[in-house]
Amino acid sequence: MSRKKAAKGKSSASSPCASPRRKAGGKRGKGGSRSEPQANGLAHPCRPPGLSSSGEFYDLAFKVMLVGDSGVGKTCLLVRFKDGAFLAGSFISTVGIDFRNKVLNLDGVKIKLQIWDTAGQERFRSVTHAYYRDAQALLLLYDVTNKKSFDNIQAWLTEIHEYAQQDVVLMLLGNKAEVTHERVVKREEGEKLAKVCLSEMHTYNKHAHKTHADLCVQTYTPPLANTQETNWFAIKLMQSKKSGWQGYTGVGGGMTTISAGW
Ligand SMILES: Nc1nc2c(ncn2[C@@H]2O[C@H](COP(=O)(O)OP(=O)(O)OP(=O)(O)O)[C@@H](O)[C@H]2O)c(=O)[nH]1
Repeated sequence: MSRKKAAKGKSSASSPCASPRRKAGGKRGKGGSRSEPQANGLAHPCRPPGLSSSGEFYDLAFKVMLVGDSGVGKTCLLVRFKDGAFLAGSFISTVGIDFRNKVLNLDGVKIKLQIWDTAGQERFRSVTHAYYRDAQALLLLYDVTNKKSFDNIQAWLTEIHEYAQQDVVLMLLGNKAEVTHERVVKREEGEKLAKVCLSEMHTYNKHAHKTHADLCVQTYTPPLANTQETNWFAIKLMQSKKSGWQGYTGVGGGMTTISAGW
């Protein structure tokens, strides 16, 4: 599969602004410039309306990053979010970083989510560090069939504390939950960890009321309608940025979400 190859290699520059992919995804500026929405504007929810790469106008824009160990399913999640398709089968590890845009319509408000897919492999860590600072939300993934990916969440949290914005919205996702016969991380363990994440983010975050960590148990049961869950995520972002986190528990579009509470 060619899904992760060329673009990632190219966009492995140490600065997010140096990525040629940003030109393709950039909306207003010339590629690579600091003034591009990806570098600055997306990190600001009050940014004036803009035009997405597909020519769609949007009112608000958010930058989201997918992080977690190699193989937990970050790219699959992104592809499914963007195209509604699940990439089963062969696994090609991401090289560097890549992004995709999607504009959602929420009660008449057009929200552009720019989702960055990072390489989980250790050797690309220095590349991805540079991207944390502009992200408004982080989706931290582990694989419920891989205990190590779960154990490593703590190390990811340390990294997040070091490089992300203090008021970043954090979400913990236990992925591959449909592979029940291979599950080694119990749902309860995930919930417990989500609470740890939350309390750690509270310690770290001076705007603790805006911080959120919760557990999403992902079930890839094709065909997937992903409208609900993506809308749900955008609502979370809006809530957290506008008025502090409201908390949410629900099920939608193949994803079960459990708010950790605070
Ligand atoms: N059963 C199942 N397999 C999945 C799921 N998500 C991803 N996979 C498989 O897991 C493997 C790794 O998925 P990727 O999305 O490439 O993993 P990644 O986290 O992007 O990995 P890196 O690019 O190395 O960081 C692939 O073979 C996928 O088909 C899922 O929800 N269920």
